[in-house]
Amino acid sequence: MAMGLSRRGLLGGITAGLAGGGLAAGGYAVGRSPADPAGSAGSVAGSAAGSVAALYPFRGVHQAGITTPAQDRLHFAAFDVITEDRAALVDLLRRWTEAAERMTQGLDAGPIGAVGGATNLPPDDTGEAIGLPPGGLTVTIGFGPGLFRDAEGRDRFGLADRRPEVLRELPHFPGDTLDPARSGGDLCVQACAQDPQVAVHAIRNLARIGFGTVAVRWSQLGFGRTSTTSTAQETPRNLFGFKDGTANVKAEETAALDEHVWVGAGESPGDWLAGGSYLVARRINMTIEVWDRQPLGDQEDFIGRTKGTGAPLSGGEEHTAPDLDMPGSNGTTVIAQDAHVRVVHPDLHGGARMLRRGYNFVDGTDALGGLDAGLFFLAYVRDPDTHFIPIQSAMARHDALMEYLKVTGSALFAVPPGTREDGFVGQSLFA
Ligand SMILES: C=CC1=C(C)c2cc3[nH]c(cc4nc(cc5[nH]c(cc1n2)c(C)c5CCC(=O)O)C(CCC(=O)O)=C4C)c(C)c3C=C
Ligand SMILES: [Fe+2]
Repeated sequence: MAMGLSRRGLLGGITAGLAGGGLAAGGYAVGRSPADPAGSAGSVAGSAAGSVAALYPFRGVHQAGITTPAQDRLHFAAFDVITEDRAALVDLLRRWTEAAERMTQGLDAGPIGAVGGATNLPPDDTGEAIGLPPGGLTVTIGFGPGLFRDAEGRDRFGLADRRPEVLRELPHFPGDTLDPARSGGDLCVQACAQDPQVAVHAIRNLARIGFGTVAVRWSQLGFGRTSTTSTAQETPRNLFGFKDGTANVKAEETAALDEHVWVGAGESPGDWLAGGSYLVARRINMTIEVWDRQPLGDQEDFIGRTKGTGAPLSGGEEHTAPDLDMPGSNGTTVIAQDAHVRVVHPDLHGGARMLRRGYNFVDGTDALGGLDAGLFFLAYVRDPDTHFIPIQSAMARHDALMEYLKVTGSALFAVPPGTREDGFVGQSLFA
């Protein structure tokens, strides 16, 4: 159902489900909070900073949450499908679509709501987002290789012949110390919002809806986006203190998105993935305490950019292209041979770029008292074989940063295109 028609009556015929009001003049449900300005205007206009909007439509040509200006908070979850019933899987995707669409518009996950139903039944929303505005929530859903053939090689859902060849487990890279409990998954949901409670609410409700069909395999919270996905956004910093996202593919670069991010026609069986993308997720621990003891000059050499402005060491300002050949002292180059920005630079990888959308994480402290912290690296690419694996391989072998990194989680998902009115996410896969 189009959210433009999201009258409370049409969505469920009840008015009691949303605490905090939610009905604007004219009777449209616009959010859990009456103070939601974008909701009441029915707009998707950007915030004062010109970046993250108050709300985003769930449906469109591409799924939201890819080129959407990166929100500040993330809750990412990977799920195992625990049924072998194809109809149950399709039904789940339909119910996830409905609930995700509602939540992105600031509504409760279900039409009855957190407090609107019978007291002898569980509510169809968990309630922790009552009174909160939509927070720019996006919900992006992906399919892992196990959906097409499981670890035992079984084709549980009759999808094996629909698997694109490049959708397989990522290879082991040097430096990977993967925890299987933080890797893989048949389905994934990336929930991004300005408010962590809104993102967590989205994942929690989708997991609740999936009870008996899916089980959460692992999940990751993130804060402080480490990328810009729009030229309107300031470049944020990662936990090494460096600007991260400067040379990212941006939403405004439509030709680059077609070339590097969106899967094209003829690139997946039956074209079910055309207009979608591949999502690489890597949980990268950063040995913060060791890094913090490195001299500033060394830190800048490892990255190849200055820590202050983010300008390349070859000169200019943040958005100046790095001169990888500029000679330095002693027959070397100004940007070191093992500097991160050189090793991953498109010039060394056939021009391949990626749309990075990662987040910082701190998951408390480890057994030695160090921070269990790092970068939850998320990147959307048109083809992982050409746009991620060779770049990650080069990084693992030659990048000075690797001394300070440990990859503890890894997964690859195919992210289907956007959802049509009245359709459900991933529908083209089941056609
Ligand atoms: C395999 C892909 C990449 C991984 C993994 C990765 C990890 C990683 N990166 C930083 C910090 C920075 N990365 C920067 C640029 C950059 N990184 C990648 C790829 C991976 N990074 C690319 C393709 C680029 C862009 C290169 C270019 O086109 O010039 C930067 C510089 C600023 C920027 O452009 O974003 C920083 C800083 C960390 C700390 C990290 C692992 C924890
Ligand atoms: Fe990087």
